[in-house]
Amino acid sequence: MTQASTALLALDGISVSFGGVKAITDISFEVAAGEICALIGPNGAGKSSLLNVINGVYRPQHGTLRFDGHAYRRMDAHDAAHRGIARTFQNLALFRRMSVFDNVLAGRNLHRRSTWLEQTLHVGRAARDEALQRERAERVIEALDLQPWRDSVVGTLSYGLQKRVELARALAAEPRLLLLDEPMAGMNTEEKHAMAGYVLDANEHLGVTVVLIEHDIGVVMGLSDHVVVLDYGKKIADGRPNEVRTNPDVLAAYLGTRH
Ligand SMILES: Nc1ncnc2c1ncn2[C@@H]1O[C@H](COP(=O)(O)OP(=O)(O)OP(=O)(O)O)[C@@H](O)[C@H]1O
Repeated sequence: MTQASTALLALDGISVSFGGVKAITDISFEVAAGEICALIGPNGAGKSSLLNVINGVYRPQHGTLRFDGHAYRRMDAHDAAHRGIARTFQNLALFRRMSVFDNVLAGRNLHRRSTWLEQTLHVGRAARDEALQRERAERVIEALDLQPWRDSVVGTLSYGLQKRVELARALAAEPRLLLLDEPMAGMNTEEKHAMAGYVLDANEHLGVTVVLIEHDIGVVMGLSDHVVVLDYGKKIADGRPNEVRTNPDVLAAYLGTRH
């Protein structure tokens, strides 16, 4: 278990329900700064709901969340972005009619120093600021090998490439914590391998802490430092990949013999 002093993120007794449906029940775990933590579990286990709690989309009825030393009863979605939490979505949330470059540039919006009025009138700090943001966006595009598609309209790209653009947009925000909801879903083996490489690069070279949801256990075991397993909204295991892999509760949940 991660030491509290090094935890970037800590969830303590988080519960979320929708009407009578309990999506998450009393979940606690910590994510150390600099680690890659995988959230795994069968469909409907509560994984996406948990990401939605971390970035403030869902309000937990119980529990607290600690991020970067500050405790929250609930995270505000706007604050989450400003505090350095970026997110990608299971079903892609890109601007489909815009170019790859403009999508990645949108990830820089939080870092703009000029006001909306200065940007509209192209006065004051706007020109300098725009040049800086564009340069940063270009760097992310290069880092994720997206130059061949820089000017392509996102909606025309393959699903795998769109997933990579979404990762690029999230990284353009320079997050401290990156939440990835099934970043490799729908990809072939080669694409998954490439995506895992980009996530590892961001983690190793940019120091980004990652929490990701992934169904491919091979990918999870190869990529993560820490695995949290959910089943029916409850945490059933939490540890290093090798510990979790042999946990009888985890095997039972995946083989469907627990319920
Ligand atoms: N906004 C919502 N309104 C009502 N019920 C919800 C909502 N979000 C999630 N749920 C319910 O909470 C439970 C957990 O769903 P969640 O999407 O978090 O699971 P998951 O582990 O991410 O599943 P999957 O792997 O299929 O994406 C499910 O029963 C789901 O129907």
